[in-house]
Amino acid sequence: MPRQPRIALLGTGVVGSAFVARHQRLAQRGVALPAFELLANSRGHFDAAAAPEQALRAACDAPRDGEPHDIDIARLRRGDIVVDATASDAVAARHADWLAHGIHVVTANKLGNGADLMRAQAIARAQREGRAHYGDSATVGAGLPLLRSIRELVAGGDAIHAVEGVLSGSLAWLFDRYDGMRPFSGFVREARAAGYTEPDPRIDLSGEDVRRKLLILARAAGIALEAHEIQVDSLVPAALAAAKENDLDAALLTLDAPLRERYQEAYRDGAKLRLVGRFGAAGASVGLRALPADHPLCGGSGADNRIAIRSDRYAEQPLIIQGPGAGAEVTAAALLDDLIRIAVQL
Ligand SMILES: NC(=O)C1=CN([C@@H]2O[C@H](COP(=O)(O)OP(=O)(O)OC[C@H]3O[C@@H](n4cnc5c(N)ncnc54)[C@H](OP(=O)(O)O)[C@@H]3O)[C@@H](O)[C@H]2O)C=CC1
Ligand SMILES: N[C@@H](CC=O)C(=O)O
Repeated sequence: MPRQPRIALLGTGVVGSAFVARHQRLAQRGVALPAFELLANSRGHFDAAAAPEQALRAACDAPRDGEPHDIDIARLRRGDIVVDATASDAVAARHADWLAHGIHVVTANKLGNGADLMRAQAIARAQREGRAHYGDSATVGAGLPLLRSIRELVAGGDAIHAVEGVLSGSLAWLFDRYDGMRPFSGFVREARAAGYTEPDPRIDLSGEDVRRKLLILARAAGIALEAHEIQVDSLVPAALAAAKENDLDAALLTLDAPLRERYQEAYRDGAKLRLVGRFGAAGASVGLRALPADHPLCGGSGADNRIAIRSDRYAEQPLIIQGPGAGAEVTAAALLDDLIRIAVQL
């Protein structure tokens, strides 16, 4: 009889905790799911086979004592599943190795397919070598059917001409809320507390998060885009970029004056601010744009992403995908969707 796969969850923060909670809810409803073997965070490893929620509490309460703990998943075997809910480059650097050893990887961490092209290519090769699956639905649009649609269009013979849209849930939320009166920095704190931003919100504000998402989408479309080919206009002033983690909160204040100015200028023209990412024949870019209020990319609210895909069949009228593009619940659901898809194929 084939052995049941087991889960190693890396990352017990906003997304990792929501993953455990949803796993437990689905299991109680009788959904067939692989069981947990272990949880890990930067502080250590925690046995989760008997009581995952207890293990999560122990992981979240563990003391911080210096350097991040080394990930050790030697207990896992071929057919098991690593769930990466970290934002760690060191963890993403190991995806290909795990896949090559037949361990499936499900990830919310964009630094697998959204970093160096060579790393993304190694991940693709390792899936074939190890006959292992890579679930990355959560990395773009927090699981919106975006990557899936692009892959299905390509599999159906379409070339992807262009992708353009609002791909940052946190920046969508910020510009939906910001009224030019209250300080922008206060809204950034709220977005962080709501779990929409990256662990370091500068990754969102600098456009880096959207750059990673464009790389993932372009590569899914068969375009070998490199990070340096995307022109990114950052919203982060130099003092904020240079701030140490302990000074980050105070340094957010440096956002207030420049963004008030951008807002007022747009307001005078009857326009709305949106952080727009795009790639296509005219190149690839990420930047803040002032768009007419009735522009298609101004639709949606809250943390909604709104993306237009142009391909052979959608050349005149693009395919539009819209919905919540950030948040612990939708992201955890996307991770579990991938995990269930993999488990039923085993
Ligand atoms: N929030 C959202 O809406 C979405 C998030 N994502 C992605 O999900 C990922 C997680 O985000 P989020 O949960 O908000 O982040 P958090 O900061 O809340 O959690 C990150 C977790 O990763 C752990 N970690 C960091 N480094 C390591 C390491 N080397 N080894 C093991 N664990 C490590 C941290 O450990 P410790 O607890 O010890 O600090 C922490 O538990 C990110 O990659 C993000 O881009 C994707 C889509 C949407
Ligand atoms: N920080 C990200 C979360 C999802 O990827 C965002 O704001 O979109």
